[in-house]
Amino acid sequence: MSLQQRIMNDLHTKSNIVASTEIESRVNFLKQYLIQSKAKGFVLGISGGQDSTLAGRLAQIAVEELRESGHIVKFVAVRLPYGTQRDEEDAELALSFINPDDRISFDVKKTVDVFAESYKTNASQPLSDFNKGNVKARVRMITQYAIAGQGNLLVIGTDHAAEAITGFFTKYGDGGADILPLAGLTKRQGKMLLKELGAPERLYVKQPTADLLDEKPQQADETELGITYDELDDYLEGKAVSDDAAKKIEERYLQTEHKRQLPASLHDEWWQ
Ligand SMILES: Nc1ncnc2c1ncn2[C@@H]1O[C@H](COP(=O)(O)OP(=O)(O)OC[C@H]2O[C@@H]([n+]3cccc(C(=O)O)c3)[C@H](O)[C@@H]2O)[C@@H](O)[C@H]1O
Ligand SMILES: Nc1ncnc2c1ncn2[C@@H]1O[C@H](COP(=O)(O)OP(=O)(O)OP(=O)(O)O)[C@@H](O)[C@H]1O
Ligand SMILES: [Mg+2]
Repeated sequence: MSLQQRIMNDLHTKSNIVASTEIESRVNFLKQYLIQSKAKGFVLGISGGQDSTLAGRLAQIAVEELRESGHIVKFVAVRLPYGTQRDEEDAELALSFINPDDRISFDVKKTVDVFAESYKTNASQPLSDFNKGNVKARVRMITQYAIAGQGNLLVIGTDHAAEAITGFFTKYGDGGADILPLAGLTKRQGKMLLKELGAPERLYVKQPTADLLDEKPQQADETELGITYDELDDYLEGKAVSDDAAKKIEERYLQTEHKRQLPASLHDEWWQ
């Protein structure tokens, strides 16, 4: 089996999807898992980007359907800007589209900045802009788990195949979650689902950004990765990509296996 085929199997990608069928199966998954868990709903950070818009809307649909059959459940959308976010208008647009039961807003700046200052003092060196970015992602995770703990909710993660393949998420930051409704989707398949759901086009044609750096706000994921989402999606959908792109993708996949596994122990074989 080729490495491309193995990766497609591991990440459960499909070459072709029907958007309405994918929406139904992912909403059903959220509903069934929530009932089984006995939790009271979901919480998710809404950034104004494509992935949280999609996962948030699916969560809201799921809880509305469960309420129709008598369950007392809700979806809490949480804004987690670091100070003033450049695409705040998109975050507001995403919230209008999702129409969540509850909204909370937390500015993570104070917490992150106090931590960065404390790091500088205690470790006698400044935290790099890159590592501070990962602290932002982890403070967002802490906030979502605090809300989940208070309300007996589950934390939704927005990881999908085009991020999982390169490990392009912060370990135990945005990678720390309870349930992944977008697993297996490529970035363009996520756009298809948003279109089918009637989302404002602006929210899925915009440049994907982790937006974690002070020094490079709104930096495009594709710039940091040196790989385009079209290349990642083509690879994940079983299409041919250039040798150069395949090499970069496969190297990153193999290097980031630790992000797709539980912490390594001597009983595991995946790392050997
Ligand atoms: N082989 C190995 N086995 C077990 N653990 C290993 C390991 N190699 C590193 N590690 C651990 O992993 C750590 C590095 O991983 P991590 O802390 O995640 O850091 P890292 O992967 O270096 O950085 C996170 C990346 O994800 C991107 N990101 C983050 C958040 C959101 C998005 C987005 O798409 O929006 C993107 C971000 O731009 C950056 O490129 C190391 O410090 C080490 O602790
Ligand atoms: N400013 C923010 N406010 C709230 N949540 C955020 C913020 N930034 C990141 N997150 C959370 O972290 C997740 C990972 O970020 P990521 O950039 O991969 O997704 P996105 O912003 O939803 O979509 P895109 O990849 O298209 O930018 C988001 O889906 C969201 O849940
Ligand atoms: Mg983003």
